[in-house]
Amino acid sequence: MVQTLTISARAKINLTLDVLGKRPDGYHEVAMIMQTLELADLVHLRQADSILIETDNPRLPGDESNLAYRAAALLRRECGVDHGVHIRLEKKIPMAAGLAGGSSDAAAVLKGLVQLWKLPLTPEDLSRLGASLGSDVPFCLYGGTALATGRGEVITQLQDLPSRPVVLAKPPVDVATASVYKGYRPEAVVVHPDTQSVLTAISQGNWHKVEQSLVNVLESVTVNEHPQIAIIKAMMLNAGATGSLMSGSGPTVFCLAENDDTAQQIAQRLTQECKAEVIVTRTSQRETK
Ligand SMILES: C[C@@](CO)(OP(=O)(O)O)[C@H](O)COP(=O)(O)OP(=O)(O)OC[C@H]1O[C@@H](n2ccc(N)nc2=O)[C@H](O)[C@@H]1O
Ligand SMILES: Nc1ncnc2c1ncn2[C@@H]1O[C@H](COP(=O)(O)OP(=O)(O)O)[C@@H](O)[C@H]1O
Repeated sequence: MVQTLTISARAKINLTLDVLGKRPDGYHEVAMIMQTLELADLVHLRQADSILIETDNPRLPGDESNLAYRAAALLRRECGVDHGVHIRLEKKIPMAAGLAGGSSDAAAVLKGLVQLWKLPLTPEDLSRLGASLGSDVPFCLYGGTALATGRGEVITQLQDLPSRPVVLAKPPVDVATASVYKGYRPEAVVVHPDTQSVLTAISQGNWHKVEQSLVNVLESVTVNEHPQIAIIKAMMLNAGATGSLMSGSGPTVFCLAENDDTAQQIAQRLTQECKAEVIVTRTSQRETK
């Protein structure tokens, strides 16, 4: 019987993010092209008598409000089992950053507990349960490249793109997703993404076209509050990036680079010239086909 498991909980970036309208349930209807990264938290699971959580980051809730804890409690309730689990989170993904760290930890716990607790759940069951924890959780369960619609929980998997170097820069501010959506004003948006043409570019494996088409309508809200986001974007492009954008509700800005050397040079310039946490990583492909 499996007693322990370690799962990688990958970060995500949004290659496009469009808001299509406000829904009766208070959420926003979105169309987003999402991409997982190699950057990942490590989620260690061990059989236990109750649900326990331990993290290496003092800023992270170590109680029932942690999304990883909530994922385990949800599965226990839904499947009517009384097993427990000790969850240890090794955080590598910056928090409240627009990189879905919490959602990805929750997705990793859901996947891990299906194995550890031997639960008869299909990927569709897990996706439905994940969506009740957060709109980004279903994407984190699938990974790779995908179109997310609805409030973000309806996932259409896309063809994998070749792996590409990515540089992340997170300015030292935390952004709450709910307040960004609340501050969204359609009339303030200058450009919407051309989602259809990015989908075509992805189907052709054409990174160059994707990089030219990166647009996130939530930038208009977060940049207003944190102008350093626009400065970092410009710096990345000046330093040789092939495309740059804010991820999700921010404040992390990412850029893509032609090769590892250019990515390292961009990271060095950012580290010297701006106040931000800088990480070099790569896009990652789906783990199971
Ligand atoms: C903006 C995005 C883009 O990928 O990511 P992050 O910046 O959080 O990483 C997502 O839409 C975030 O998804 P997630 O972080 O799971 O949000 P949720 O917990 O579902 O929702 C948090 C709050 O954001 C608002 N919300 C979220 C999703 C959506 N489509 N419309 C909304 O209005 C709601 O006010 C909700 O109460
Ligand atoms: N396991 C977790 N990892 C990170 N944040 C978590 C976790 N559980 C709950 N949270 C809370 O969720 C909020 C959003 O975190 P995160 O998922 O990292 O950001 P984002 O939604 O911007 O991608 C944070 O303020 C944090 O307190």
